[in-house]
Amino acid sequence: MDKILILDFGSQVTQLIARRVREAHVYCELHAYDMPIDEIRAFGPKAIILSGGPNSVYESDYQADPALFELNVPVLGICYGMQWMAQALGGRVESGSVREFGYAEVFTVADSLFGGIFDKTSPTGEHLLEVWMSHGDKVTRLPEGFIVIGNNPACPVAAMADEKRHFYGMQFHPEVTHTKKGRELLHRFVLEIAGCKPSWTMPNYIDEAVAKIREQVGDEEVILGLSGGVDSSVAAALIHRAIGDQLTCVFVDHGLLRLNEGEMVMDMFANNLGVKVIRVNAEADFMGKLVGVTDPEAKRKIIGAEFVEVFQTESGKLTNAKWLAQGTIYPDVIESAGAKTKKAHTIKSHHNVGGLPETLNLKLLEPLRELFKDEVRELGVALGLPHGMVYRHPFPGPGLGVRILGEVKKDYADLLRRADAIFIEELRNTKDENGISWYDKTSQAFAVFLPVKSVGVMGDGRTYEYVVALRAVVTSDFMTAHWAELPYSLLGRASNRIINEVRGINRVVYDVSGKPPATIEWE
Ligand SMILES: Nc1ncnc2c1ncn2[C@@H]1O[C@H](COP(=O)(O)OP(=O)(O)OP(=O)(O)O)[C@@H](O)[C@H]1O
Ligand SMILES: O=c1[nH]c(=O)c2[nH+]cn([C@@H]3O[C@H](COP(=O)(O)O)[C@@H](O)[C@H]3O)c2[nH]1
Ligand SMILES: NC(=O)CC[C@H](N)C(=O)O
Ligand SMILES: [Mg+2]
Repeated sequence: MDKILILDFGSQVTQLIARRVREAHVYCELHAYDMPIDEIRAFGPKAIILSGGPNSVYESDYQADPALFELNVPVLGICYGMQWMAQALGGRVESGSVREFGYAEVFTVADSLFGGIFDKTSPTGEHLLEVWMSHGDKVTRLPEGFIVIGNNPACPVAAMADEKRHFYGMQFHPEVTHTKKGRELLHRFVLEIAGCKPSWTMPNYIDEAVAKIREQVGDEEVILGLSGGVDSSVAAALIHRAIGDQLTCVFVDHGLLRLNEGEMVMDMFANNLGVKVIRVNAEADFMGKLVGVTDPEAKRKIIGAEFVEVFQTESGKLTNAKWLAQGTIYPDVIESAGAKTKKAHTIKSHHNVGGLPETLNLKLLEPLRELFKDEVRELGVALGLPHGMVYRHPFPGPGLGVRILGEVKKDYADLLRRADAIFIEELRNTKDENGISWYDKTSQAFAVFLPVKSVGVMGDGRTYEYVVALRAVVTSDFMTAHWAELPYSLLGRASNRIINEVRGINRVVYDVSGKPPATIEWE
């Protein structure tokens, strides 16, 4: 299979390069910029893409091994990647006087990389690309063998090429959707210039994955934490296809699930798909451990540890359980690797990353490790899971535990479950002018319980009750998000119903914060 290697210099949008390549049905992997040349050779890329990054090449430790230019494969540098390429091959990069952030136009002055792709024609007949830029530095001298193929007044080398060696650079970001023809440009690089065959498709993937799981697992048993969310559900369906009854799923009810979630999950998997599922009622354990705990990180750690405890106990009950399966997907892998190389701040500890203790005597089975969320969904559909399950909004492992601010209490969880269910019902029932529901138009939506009381008046009486915040976001990758511009009428109905139907709540507010600076969950 043809493969593309992406070297990550730390850009916020490197993942998007990988997604765009995958969308061309070409397999790719993302690795740190300092991947040793032997490993690059062993990987055997058909072409290499160098990402952007926050540093300046002339004063940064972020240098890849220039030996990659001797592998005889096409190389595309994007932003920092282009600047590094220019410097590594003998050109010059300097801090520019004009910085460009956001929308820009680039004249395509030679067609090599662009292959006739452009957005508009200037009054004087030149072709222009509408692109997204984010840089302060610029290439001021080309390396030998290169020509300028794109420019604009602020950036005389907005794109460059060495046709002979098939090395290309773009100062703008083709991976973001704001660069209108960006996908087309990347696809051209991958398919036409690098000559990759588009052989990365879901049916091919299922056959391969099933064979690999069978070979790995042999006649041993596997347990899988099933949450009812997209990733673990698709992992369960895939592993079940491979090894049938050797798979036992463990669904943990920690008392922090959504309304009727437990019944829904059991009904779907045990009753309809014939998968062995053990439902563990661990509400007392989880809630017991959370008494008096208000710090969000402390809550997350406690919940994470309890999960492992339950998986361990349950695997001990099986005769031959040697594997713990997880619905880890590619962004999880990249993010935890990225955290290591980028020394990123810990914003919040996701319960399933890095939470497994040394004492856990199970091997890990992670068949979705290479897939993006949209690919996981595609796989789920190909495996026969119902659309509604595959296109559900994600739900965090710690559940309502991070949606009840501060101390978690059962009464709060009960109120929140009902408020949340009403909000989701209204989102599902309200359609836009094209008949698409607001549930499908948003990426994630939920209610948050605020343990503060405010004064209200209902039926001429005074009330002094709790507040619920509604949150709905639109995002493609959950790394950044916009708050959803829901119709006022929908918000009004949800608010009315929650206040009328859920005794204990007398005020509903809507969260209008983006990520960043806020995060999607409130804790
Ligand atoms: N209630 C639960 N019972 C058992 N396992 C769980 C539970 N909640 C989370 N997990 C485990 O933690 C993993 C990570 O959760 P995560 O929310 O990232 O994925 P998901 O629930 O499978 O999918 P989604 O992102 O769509 O919610 C799951 O794949 C699952 O293995
Ligand atoms: O499985 C999970 N375990 C967790 O501990 C966790 N914390 C946040 N999330 C989900 O991740 C996405 C980004 O969330 P934040 O903007 O709140 O960090 C959103 O989709 C969140 O719901 C989690 N998922
Ligand atoms: N986005 C980028 O890759 C920026 C590269 C470099 N830091 C610059 O400012 O030009
Ligand atoms: Mg989940």
